Amino acid sequence: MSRVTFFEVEILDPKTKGQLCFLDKVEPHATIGEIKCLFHKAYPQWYPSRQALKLDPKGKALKDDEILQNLPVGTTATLYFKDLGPQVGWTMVFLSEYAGPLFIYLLFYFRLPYIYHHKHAFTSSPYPAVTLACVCHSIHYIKRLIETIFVHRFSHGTMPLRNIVRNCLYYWGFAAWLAYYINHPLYTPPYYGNKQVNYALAMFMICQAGNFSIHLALNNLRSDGSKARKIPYPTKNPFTWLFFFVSCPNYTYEAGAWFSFTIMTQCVPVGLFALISFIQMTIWAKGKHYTYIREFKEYPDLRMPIIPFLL
Ligand SMILES: CCCCCCCCCCCCCCC/C=C/C(=O)SCCNC(=O)CCNC(=O)[C@H](O)C(C)(C)COP(=O)(O)OP(=O)(O)OC[C@H]1O[C@@H](n2cnc3c(N)ncnc32)[C@H](O)[C@@H]1OP(=O)(O)O
Ligand SMILES: NC(=O)C1=CN([C@@H]2O[C@H](COP(=O)(O)OP(=O)(O)OC[C@H]3O[C@@H](n4cnc5c(N)ncnc54)[C@H](OP(=O)(O)O)[C@@H]3O)[C@@H](O)[C@H]2O)C=CC1
Repeated sequence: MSRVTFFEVEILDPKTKGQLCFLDKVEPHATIGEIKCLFHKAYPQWYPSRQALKLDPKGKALKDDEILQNLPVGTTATLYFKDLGPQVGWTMVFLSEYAGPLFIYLLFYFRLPYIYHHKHAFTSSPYPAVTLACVCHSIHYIKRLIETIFVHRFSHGTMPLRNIVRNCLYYWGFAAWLAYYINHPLYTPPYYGNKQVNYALAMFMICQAGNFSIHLALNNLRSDGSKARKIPYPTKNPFTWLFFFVSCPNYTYEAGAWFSFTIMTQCVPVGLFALISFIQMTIWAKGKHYTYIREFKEYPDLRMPIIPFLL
């Protein structure tokens, strides 16, 4: 009869190297996720999604599905703990991020009392650009809500609470600021009139369709149920052909949508929002692009992070 060799796991504080917890008789095929649950029993304040366990204090966090006996450790494994801080579920994050701007914008569109002069309460703008802007803004956030619920397959279960605060301040604040100006009774419509609005509307819709197509393509990468990151490739859908040239075409389309919205409304706060979003997405796209290059030797050479041949 074969004898199972149990493992011992000691969990240390990376700064003091002091022992936080000692687990004996851990099954060799226990996963990191299961070890986190055992650690949680000793420290109820550190629920599993709040914990990162590492083999090296400065190394990468181990994934929840990694198996103890497959790690480069002896029968006594030393793991280092990092508290990731309070966590919130991704769906919760995205829903609050996107439902906020949707409703805030409508308050300004319908000119609720106390926003503008009382004589304008519940009046509407005579300019089609204002109505179209409201439709486009709503379509964008309804689409993001639908994608959050039905399309995205996130690899992390949670996200740091501080990010939700940052993202909500960003989205809600900008939604109020740009809605205030676009729906203002003194708003002046775009310089080139309907022609400018219609071209911008067409560009906006193309970018929304493109962004949605990329999200579907990313979703299909995980149709096998895995949480791994794979190389995304163009599919039969022409909107995904941007993958020939960039690593994050969803960001390219997103930036395109906000620049189109700027042209449609010809409004300075919208342009500022588009610019800051573009800078933020460029930073993230560069990070993702270099991670792809590092992780995949066969990664296509032609791709740039966000703007074909340029950036
Ligand atoms: C006039 C008005 C002007 C106003 C100006 C305002 C300017 C404001 C600029 C700010 C702009 C902000 C714009 C936000 C807009 C957002 C829009 C969106 O909709 S984006 C969609 C939402 N997405 C996000 O917010 C991204 C959130 N994701 C993350 O932050 C990361 O994925 C992650 C931290 C959750 C995980 O990072 P990842 O790189 O995947 O993991 P690593 O393993 O490489 O870890 C890196 C580092 O992070 C630590 N980490 C990992 N997971 C967590 C976690 N759950 N909680 C806390 N920390 C985590 C990990 O330990 C690593 O740290 P290390 O020290 O190396 O151990
Ligand atoms: N206006 C603005 O300022 C911003 C708007 N956005 C909008 O939000 C959308 C989502 O943003 P963000 O979450 O940063 O987008 P990501 O491209 O990081 O992720 C989108 C989804 O695809 C998954 N995914 C990404 N790459 C891969 C891969 N190689 N293999 C498998 N799955 C993958 C992600 O999973 P995982 O959980 O592993 O990451 C996630 O579920 C953007 O496309 C954009 O429309 C985003 C940023 C800023």
